[in-house]
Amino acid sequence: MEISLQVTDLAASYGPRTVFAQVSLRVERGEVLVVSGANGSGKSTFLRLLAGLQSPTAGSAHYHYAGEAWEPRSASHLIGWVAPDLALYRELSARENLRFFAKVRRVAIDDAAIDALLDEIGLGGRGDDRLAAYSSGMAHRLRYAYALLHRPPVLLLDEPTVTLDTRGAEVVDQVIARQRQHGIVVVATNDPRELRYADLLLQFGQP
Ligand SMILES: Nc1ncnc2c1ncn2[C@@H]1O[C@H](COP(=O)(O)OP(=O)(O)OP(=O)(O)O)[C@@H](O)[C@H]1O
Repeated sequence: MEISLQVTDLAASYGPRTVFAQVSLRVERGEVLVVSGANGSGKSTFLRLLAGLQSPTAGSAHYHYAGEAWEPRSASHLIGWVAPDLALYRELSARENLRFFAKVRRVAIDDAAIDALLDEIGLGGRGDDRLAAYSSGMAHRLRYAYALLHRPPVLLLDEPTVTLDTRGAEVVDQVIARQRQHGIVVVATNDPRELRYADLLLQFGQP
């Protein structure tokens, strides 16, 4: 299925402070856009606009999928979102967290598919442990399973490898490589090692 992202003259402000303005770009299926810049330069804000979690001050972003144009705020079925502040339920197991989020997303997923997802992110065999017993890196891996539940054509990754060890970073490499085969990825990062993912680079200036 075709998927692309068109951003036109996008701007974001908080009160009188403009974070960025006049950002225009296009991301096609199979491409990774990396958004780079200093702390406070607007990377997370840009990603939140693409996720439809907040509205731009000017300009627009649209996904084109299956012959239709979708604004981010009505495109949650197209988007998988990973960010360090994405809350998971500590009192539930990994499997229960995924079942809960699948229900919220109205995705039908059975135990075998959950096991496959947990294997994919290197948490095979740990699905019945409560999140309270997970390390921060393990919890961050689980955010990838959450993002991939509905196999979305768009993955938005804010600080993708924060708290992850070498093996966790390899899992992210694999997730991005697989996503390239059928969709698009946008990565927000200030880790120079993650520039290697970029087919396209959006560089924000000093805040
Ligand atoms: N909810 C908010 N209200 C007011 N200002 C905000 C809000 N969120 C972000 N900002 C401001 O917008 C600017 C960009 O913030 P943003 O979080 O997008 O930057 P970032 O590049 O992701 O930073 P970091 O690398 O630290 O994650 C900063 O000056 C920040 O203080």
